[in-house]
Amino acid sequence: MKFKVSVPASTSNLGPGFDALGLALTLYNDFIVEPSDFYSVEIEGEGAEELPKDETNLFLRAYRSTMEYLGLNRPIKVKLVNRIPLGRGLGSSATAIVGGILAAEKISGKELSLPEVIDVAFKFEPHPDNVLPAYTGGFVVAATNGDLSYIKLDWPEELKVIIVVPELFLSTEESRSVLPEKYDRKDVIFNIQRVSLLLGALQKKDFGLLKEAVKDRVHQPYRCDLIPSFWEILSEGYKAGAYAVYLSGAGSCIGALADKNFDEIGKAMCNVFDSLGIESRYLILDVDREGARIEEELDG
Ligand SMILES: Nc1ncnc2c1ncn2[C@@H]1O[C@H](COP(=O)(O)OP(=O)(O)OP(=O)(O)O)[C@@H](O)[C@H]1O
Ligand SMILES: N[C@@H](CCO)C(=O)O
Repeated sequence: MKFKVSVPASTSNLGPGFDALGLALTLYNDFIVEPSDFYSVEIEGEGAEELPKDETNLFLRAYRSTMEYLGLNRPIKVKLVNRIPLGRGLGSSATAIVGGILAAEKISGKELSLPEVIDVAFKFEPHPDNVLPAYTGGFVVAATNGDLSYIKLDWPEELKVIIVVPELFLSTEESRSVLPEKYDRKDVIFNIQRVSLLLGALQKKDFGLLKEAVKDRVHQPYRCDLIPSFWEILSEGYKAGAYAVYLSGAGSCIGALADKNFDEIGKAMCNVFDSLGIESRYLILDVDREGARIEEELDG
C-alpha cells in the first residue's frame, strides 16, 4: 500500500477575519506514504534543508498522534513534496498536520469524524483558519469555543488570489507575539463591521466594497513593521487594479483579490520588494474546493 496525500495551501484572515476566515488555494504539498519497518522522512522542495527528518517532523508527529488516538503504532516511510513556501502565512504547517491525520486514517482503515480531526490538529495548531480549509477546501468561516462551528461559503468563481511571496521567513509564533492582549472597543467594532461587510460583499459579488471590507485593526497594524514597506505594497496592489489587498495569515506573504490584471498586480507589488533589495515572486491561484485528498494508490 503506497499512496499520496495531497493538501492545499491556505490564505487566512483576509484582513479583518483574524483566526476566523480561511481560503484553500490551488497550491499543494504532497505526502507519499508507505508502510515500513521503521519511521523515515525524505523531503523534496521547500524546507528540504531546514525541516527535521526525525520523529520531530510535524507530519510524523501528527500521524503518530492520530495513530496513538486510535490505539495503533504502524511505522511509515514518508516523502514530503513541499511546494508551499514555509513561514509565509500560507498554511504549510497545517498541510503537514492534516496530511499526517489523513495518512493515519488510510493506514489504519479507520475514519475520524471532523471533531476528532480537529481535536488532533489543535494539539499542534490551535487556530482553525488554516487547518480547516486545508482539510475541507473552499472558503471557510470558523468559530471555536471548546467546540468548533464552521460553515463553507461560496467563493466567486471569477475572483483569483494573487499571492506575493517575499524572501522573508516569519514564524507564526513571532508574528503572534507582537499582537496586544487587549483591544479597544472601537477597534473591535471596526473589525466586526468589516468582517460582516466582507462576507456580504462576497456573497453579492459587490467587489467595489472589498477595499473597505478588508481593513483591519486587530493584527495588520501590529504586524506591519515585520514586513518592510507593507502599506506601500498594499497601495501598489490597489493602484494596479486589485479589489482587496491584505496580509496572508501571519505573513509574510501578501494576498490580493482580483478578477483581471493579475500579472500587473503581482508585478506592481513585487516591484516594491525589489526596490528594497528583497527578492520576491508572485503566484496567481484559484480556490481549491475539495480540500485534502488521497489522490492515488501508487502501487499494489
Ligand atoms: N511542510 C511541512 N512539513 C513538516 N513540517 C512543517 C511543514 N511546514 C511547517 N512545518 C513545521 O511547522 C512549524 C511552524 O510553522 P509556521 O506555522 O511558523 O509556519 P508555516 O506553516 O510555514 O506558515 P503559516 O502557518 O504561517 O502559514 C515549522 O517550524 C516547521 O517545523
Ligand atoms: N490566524 C492566524 C493564521 C496563522 O496560522 C494568525 O494570523 O496568526
